[in-house]
Amino acid sequence: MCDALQLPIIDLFSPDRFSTANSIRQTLVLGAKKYPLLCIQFVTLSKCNEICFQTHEVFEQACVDHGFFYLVNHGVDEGLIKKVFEQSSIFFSLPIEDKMMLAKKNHRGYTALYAEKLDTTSLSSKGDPKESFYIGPLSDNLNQWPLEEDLPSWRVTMETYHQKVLSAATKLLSLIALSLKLEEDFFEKVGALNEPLAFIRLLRYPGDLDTSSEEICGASAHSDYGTVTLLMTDGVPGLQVCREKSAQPLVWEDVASVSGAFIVNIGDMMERWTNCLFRSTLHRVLRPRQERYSVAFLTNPNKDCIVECLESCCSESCPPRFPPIKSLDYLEERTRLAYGL
Ligand SMILES: O=C(O)CCC(=O)C(=O)O
Ligand SMILES: [Fe+2]
Repeated sequence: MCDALQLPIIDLFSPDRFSTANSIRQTLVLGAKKYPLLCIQFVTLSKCNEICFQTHEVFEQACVDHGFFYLVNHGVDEGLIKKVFEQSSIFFSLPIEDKMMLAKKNHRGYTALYAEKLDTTSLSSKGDPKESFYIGPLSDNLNQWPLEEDLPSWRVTMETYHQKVLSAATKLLSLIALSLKLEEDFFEKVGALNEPLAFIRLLRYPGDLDTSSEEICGASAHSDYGTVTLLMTDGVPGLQVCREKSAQPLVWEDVASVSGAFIVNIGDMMERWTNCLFRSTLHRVLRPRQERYSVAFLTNPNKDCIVECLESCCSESCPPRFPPIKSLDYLEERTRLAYGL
């Protein structure tokens, strides 16, 4: 197996950066011997309203070079994360008829094995061998909930997780704004964070499928559509990134899980905002040998927010590569392509 990518680490709040660095170093040495992480670089948002030179370097690595990084001290409790994985596992183990009662409507609910294909360029007519369940914004009452008698803790667990991860994502976006030399509340001011279209995507990749050997992916190659995605996995390997999407052949590198840390990636709308300065990196999940669970938190701007090239990211010699677009129009187009609607 190849070495994993050495991703930078962004720290949302750490009173003691050195002990955090050491504990992460330890986790990687103990838990993933094949995944050395040589340089650990931190950015902290604790009291920061100004971004220093060193911080810019980390952001350059995180968002410009990789489009992927780890997020630590994010404020989402370990116990809550464990509960989300427990509840997810209980739901996915229900009989298929029960799960199909909550089949996806209004972008929320259950999608069965092979129902969705993340790689819209693939010629295969078959979808990805994974199941998912989507939970969207809490304010519009469109979410579908399993029956309380079947899963009494489900709704409160998922709602709490939605709120907590959204709050971490909001802090992260202010750090990203600062790194782009914008006001800390830039994304709030442009309306992106006013009822953002934020979705939890619970995922289960079965490990025991008897399928043809050509099917190598559990989640086929894709980039995420929104601003940032905060991913938590159960530690079973499989996630890979391709840093050069135009290279032939594509080169895939493993991303190791760091216990308790979110793996964050930049999405396509952030790439549009920054005129491709920040990278929305192609990624995929290999078909795992053993069952694998993950939880992606996909953040998208408010439906009416106009995503347009930032002034600081274009010039006469580097004009905007994309026209302004309304967030919802962009999402609808991408979803239509993904689901063949
Ligand atoms: O399951 C994973 O590790 C990644 C999932 C993913 O890329 C997604 O849901 O967009
Ligand atoms: Fe993704």
